[in-house]
Amino acid sequence: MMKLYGSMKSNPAGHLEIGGCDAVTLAAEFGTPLYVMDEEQIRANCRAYVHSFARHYPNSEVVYASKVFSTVAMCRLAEEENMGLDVVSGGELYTALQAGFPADRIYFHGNNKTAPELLMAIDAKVGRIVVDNLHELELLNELAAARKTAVSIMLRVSPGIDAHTHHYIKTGMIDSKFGLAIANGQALAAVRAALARENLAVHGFHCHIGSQIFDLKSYTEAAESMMSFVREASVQTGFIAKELNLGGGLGIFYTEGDTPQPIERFVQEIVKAVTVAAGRYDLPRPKIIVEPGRSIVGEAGVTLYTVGSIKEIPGVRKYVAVDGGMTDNPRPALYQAQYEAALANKINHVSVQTVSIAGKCCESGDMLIWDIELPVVEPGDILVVAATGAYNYSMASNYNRNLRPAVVFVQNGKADLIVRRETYEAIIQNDVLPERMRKLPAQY
Ligand SMILES: Cc1ncc(COP(=O)(O)O)c(C=O)c1O
Ligand SMILES: N[C@@H](CCCC[NH3+])C(=O)O
Repeated sequence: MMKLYGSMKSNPAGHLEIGGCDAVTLAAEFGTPLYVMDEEQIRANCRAYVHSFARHYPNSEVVYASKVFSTVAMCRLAEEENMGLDVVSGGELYTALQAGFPADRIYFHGNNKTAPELLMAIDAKVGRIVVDNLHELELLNELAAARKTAVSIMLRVSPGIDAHTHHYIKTGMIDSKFGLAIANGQALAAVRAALARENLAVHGFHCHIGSQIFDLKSYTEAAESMMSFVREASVQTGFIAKELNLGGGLGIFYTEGDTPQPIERFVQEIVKAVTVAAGRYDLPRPKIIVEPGRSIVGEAGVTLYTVGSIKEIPGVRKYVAVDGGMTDNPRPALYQAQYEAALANKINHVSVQTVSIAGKCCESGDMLIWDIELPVVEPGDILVVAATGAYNYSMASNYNRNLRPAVVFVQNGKADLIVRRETYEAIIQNDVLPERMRKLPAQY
């Protein structure tokens, strides 16, 4: 049985309803595959973070990690919910600026920001550039000097925490492409370097230990490790960090066995850890910043597909193919991620069989779900995959020249298109046919 999240329920027609909208009607109106996002649920998650911090630790900022799902409408929503915004590329920064997101609430991350991206951020006057390594530190200082300005930075530090999650989405260990390790002295060297550079103003430290984390102890350990580093830096250099960014990573429910922790508990846990450590080291309590992504939008999104071919291999397996796949959701192929699904047009029917959901790409590995219990499935049924709001649209590709799906926000029985379905014209719009290959009318 697929878990029904937020506003999801079965309606009198026996269809799945989300945000007051009939999922089968949405599929007919906007086509499939279709990403459907429950706007009220997204806002409720934003408010859970913002309000918990307001209660427990007002000197704080909740920053939405836009890599998870970046569109103009989503940036606007984050702004309306009084959040900051984390961007990791020129493209995400451009999206935020086009959405009118206040630049001073933008944090710019990344382990290899290019010079043009850094210049774009300097010129836009983003609030903080989170410097990841010594190369970037020097490059940024030069670029800021060329622009005759000083930029506000944080240093990304690797606290050496091994969060219990998939290897590919761990980020806080020493052996990581991200950040400056505390353990080998690189982090401290970066503090000294930053303090010595004229065009950099350092405000504090950042860490991010990984994603899809259920064990809040990992955060306690990270907060302790970071506060101990704040102390070390203050003793060694006299610099006292005023800002501590503990990243994102709170896990969500995808399938049975996932045990997400309430946002309020996450907030209480890190507030306690930072407060205790500040007392122990006799340091002022820094501003706490967190950067949730998945836990803001993940459970609020579903993907609707239309069932096409059904292939039964007697005694082996039944493949049910849908009109999307790894192009709109690469997570099963990349991380063996698991999802729950149901038939949106038969939401109350009982399950009678075990099937596997295949995508339409030319890859045997293009499987969305292995071995799921479903009712009788027929071509034309609308399959709904739950909890696809995070890292689906943002990681979608054009492999096989498939079109990236449309995205709708639903609320109060209304659906607003926030991303149009890609078009074949858009897919070839950047293709160039060299003169010597032209036979056809020169339309490229
Ligand atoms: C620096 C940074 N901040 C925030 C996030 C958001 O993480 P999550 O979506 O798990 O909350 C990530 C991604 O893992 C990240 O790399
Ligand atoms: N894309 C990953 C998470 C990456 C985390 C980025 N720092 C996922 O879907 O789980």
